[in-house]
Amino acid sequence: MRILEKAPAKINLSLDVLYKRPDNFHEVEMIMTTIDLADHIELTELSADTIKIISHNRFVPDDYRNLAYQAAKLLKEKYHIKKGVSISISKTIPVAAGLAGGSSDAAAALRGLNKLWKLGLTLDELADIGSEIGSDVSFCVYGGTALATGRGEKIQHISPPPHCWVILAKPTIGVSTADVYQNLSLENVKHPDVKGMVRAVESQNYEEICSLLGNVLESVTLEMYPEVAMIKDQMKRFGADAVLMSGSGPTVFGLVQYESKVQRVYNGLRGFCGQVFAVRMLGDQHQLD
Ligand SMILES: C[C@](O)(CO)[C@H](O)COP(=O)(O)OP(=O)(O)OC[C@H]1O[C@@H](n2ccc(N)nc2=O)[C@H](O)[C@@H]1O
Ligand SMILES: Nc1ncnc2c1ncn2[C@@H]1O[C@H](COP(=O)(O)OP(=O)(O)OP(=O)(O)O)[C@@H](O)[C@H]1O
Repeated sequence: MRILEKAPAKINLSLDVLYKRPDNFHEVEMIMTTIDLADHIELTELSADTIKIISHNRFVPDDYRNLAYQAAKLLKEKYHIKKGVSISISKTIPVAAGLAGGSSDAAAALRGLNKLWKLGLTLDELADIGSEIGSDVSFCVYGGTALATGRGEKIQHISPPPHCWVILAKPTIGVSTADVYQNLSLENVKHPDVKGMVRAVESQNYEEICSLLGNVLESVTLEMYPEVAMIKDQMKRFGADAVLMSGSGPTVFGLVQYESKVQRVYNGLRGFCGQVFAVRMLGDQHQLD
């Protein structure tokens, strides 16, 4: 039996950090939404009791360090599965980019293995298991658009944002999420209006979404990697309606409402930047298939 799963990337429309917790994680409040840029996962049953990862991307580990491997291991242990699985990852999402690529692969593995091994788990149960792998995995189990709190694993679904284009530009650097959180100083940070953003998304108010984009981790990454600020400037100069860094970065995304402007922004970034994509916002939970 063979199962295919789509693993879409996310962007953070709003990301606030409230405080550092005793467990060394940070309490966050953020709005995440899926975009039409995805990895594809293929699961095949193996008779031997092993987990095999196949990936042709040199930045993606093919052993226990892979988050999809960790998803399979966790399910095997919890549900005493004696069968093995081969997980083939066809990678499109840039690695260590702030787009939750590894987390989405893990979430897709959880959804797919639930089918392959006929576990009958609900998405809520899979999201709960996913939170043991990483803070972004729970959201990725559902996809769609959500307000995420706690360390990112508490998910409240909200309606999808209005249709628009997302231009993504990732410089040729990878950023460690742990380093960015570690270098964040919560004194003098400008907190984004997360609740205002929930209202703007729910009321489909594109202009308000553009004006409320905000991410407290942005200034940390900008300080570490000045090229990220340069990409933001370029994106604005070429006509994106609003621009922000996603997650811990370094990927910068620009929102563009009208298709007629997409090519101009995209072309403006090409040649300037390692990887550039023009995709649509997905935002709807039922678009994972
Ligand atoms: C930046 C975001 O991607 C925004 O969506 C997430 O907050 C990070 O999610 P993630 O990559 O799944 O993060 P994890 O793998 O759980 O944690 C990586 C490291 O980031 C830091 N971390 C992460 C999440 C959080 N709420 N507080 C933290 O301080 C911790 O040092 C942790 O060791
Ligand atoms: N399936 C995977 N795909 C990509 N990277 C993976 C995967 N599994 C483990 N990794 C490791 O995780 C690190 C972070 O990669 P990832 O692409 O998930 O980062 P990210 O997009 O910044 O995540 P987030 O936005 O959740 O913080 C990589 O450097 C890589 O070594």
